[in-house]
Amino acid sequence: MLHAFTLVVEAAVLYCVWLFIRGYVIPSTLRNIPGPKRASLLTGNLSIMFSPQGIPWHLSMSRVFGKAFKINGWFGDEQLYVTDPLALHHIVIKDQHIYEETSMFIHGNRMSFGHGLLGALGDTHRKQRKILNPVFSNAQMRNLAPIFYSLSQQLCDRLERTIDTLEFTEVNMRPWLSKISLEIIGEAGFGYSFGSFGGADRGNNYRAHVKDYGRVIASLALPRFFLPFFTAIGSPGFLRMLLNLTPSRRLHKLRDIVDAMDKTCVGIYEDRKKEVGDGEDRQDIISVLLRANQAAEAKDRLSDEELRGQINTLVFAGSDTTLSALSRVLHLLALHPDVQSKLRAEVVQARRDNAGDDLDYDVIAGLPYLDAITRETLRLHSPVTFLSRTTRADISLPLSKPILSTSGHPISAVPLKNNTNVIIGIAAANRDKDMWGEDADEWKPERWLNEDGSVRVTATKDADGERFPGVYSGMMTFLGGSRACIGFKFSQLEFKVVVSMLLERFEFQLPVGKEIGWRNSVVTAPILKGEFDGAAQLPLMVRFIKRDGI
Ligand code: HEM
Repeated sequence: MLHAFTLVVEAAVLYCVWLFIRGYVIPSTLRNIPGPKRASLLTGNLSIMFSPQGIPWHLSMSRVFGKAFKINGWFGDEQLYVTDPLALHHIVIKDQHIYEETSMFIHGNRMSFGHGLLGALGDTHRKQRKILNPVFSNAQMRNLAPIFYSLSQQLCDRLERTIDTLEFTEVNMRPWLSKISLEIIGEAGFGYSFGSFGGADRGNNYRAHVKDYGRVIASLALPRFFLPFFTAIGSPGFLRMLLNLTPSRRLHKLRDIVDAMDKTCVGIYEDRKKEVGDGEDRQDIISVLLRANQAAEAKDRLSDEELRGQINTLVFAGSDTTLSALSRVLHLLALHPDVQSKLRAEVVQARRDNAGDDLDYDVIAGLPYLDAITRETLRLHSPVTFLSRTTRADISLPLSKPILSTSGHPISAVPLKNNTNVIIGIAAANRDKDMWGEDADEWKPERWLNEDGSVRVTATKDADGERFPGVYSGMMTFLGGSRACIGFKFSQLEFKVVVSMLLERFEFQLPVGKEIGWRNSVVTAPILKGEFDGAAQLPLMVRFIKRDGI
């Protein structure tokens, strides 16, 4: 066994030598593309890109180097960072089959979450989307809305009990928002309670495992680049043996967390499958998916492994992202008390107009000021700041406007070799001044409102008529094309229900003597300013207000 381990270490060293030769000796097609200086011979610009302090770097680089520039990855590997609208259209829509998820992303997700959407490529991915897309339709969101309201009510009741006064009290809102985002994905996603508002997590510790997974995986961001090498050299059984031999406590912890989550998922899946088989009319995503799968033609049906893989996929794709968005909007509303009051007036009035009842999906989705705030928050502060893709063939990437090479020649299409990494600059595209205007860096919900007070939903275009290919009014927040966020309507409903319920009951102010900053991780998270490596937290002053008090 030890012999096999030594051989693998030797192979890994050879792999690094090959990467080094590829990066520094073999000329790449990106050699004459300008970009920031590499910060390290080993990790290029990756350390800053993936670092907690990385947000300003992502926002400023395309202002300095333009909408397509070069960065360096491991061992001098040259990659293209893109915010050009035409190029992004080619990457996520027109030539999406060439610009696929990176092998690291796919293998990592498959090993962690099983064979769900985040671990699928090509035809397998298309087949999964075909059956999953209708499960996230507006009709399905209408059915799920009561679950969102009921859980948000529980959040507000619990929060009210901890405040217990009409005075402002400092509350770290982060754990509260974490609870609600996890409970909503659990109950609405697959009929499972993590026990955040009481009751047991069915003794599974699923919640603790989910949180630990996030922490451990964030600490392995750079070493994860070597995952494709390991998955290429042996079977899952062989890799398991290697993992057991590796003297890394973090990797062992990750293995144990993944095993525990997988065991819980099997239990949840078997429960839903039995209930659906017994004819129970459950509305959670997995139960609806199981029914759709039964009704589908045999060629379109997903396997048990693929169906089960969607559970952990939903948890990881759908909880920290919405947690980030909810944290952000509370921070912004505390920074802008006038906007907070105006929004509260809108949601309180809407409930009054509805005889005090919870609003239907279509009513809450159509509240203009709430919608404008949702859009503007998700534009300016996209929870996911960037994504990577890898070319699966040689291809030329057209640009909407030429860039200048290092020798000053115009380039209107960038040739890319097979296996080149391309970075989609989500946050930077969402702040492109050509697209959003000179005030692109400002939070202005009004930019989404027409003169008659209705919301502008069409995609924003630049002066040349170019637009980003994002599914959400041209923003890149949820991406576009066939790998766009499938939970995009789900997340907006969740955002709107939670924010409106919180505002009806509470008022939020900034904390005294503390400044909130934001760090980059897999998704962005609030911290106390200066504590980039500290735990995520959102301390706000919170005051209970009477239900009818505006
Ligand atoms: C504000 C909240 C959210 C944001 C900003 C967000 C953003 C994104 C982005 C950028 C992607 C593309 C990832 C990639 O291509 O590598 C994605 C994919 C995905 N999202 Fe979301 N998401 C959010 C909420 C949700 C929710 C609530 C769910 C589930 C209910 C969800 C489920 C998924 C799934 C399953 C995928 C993979 C889609 C595929 O590969 O076909 N997301 N999301």
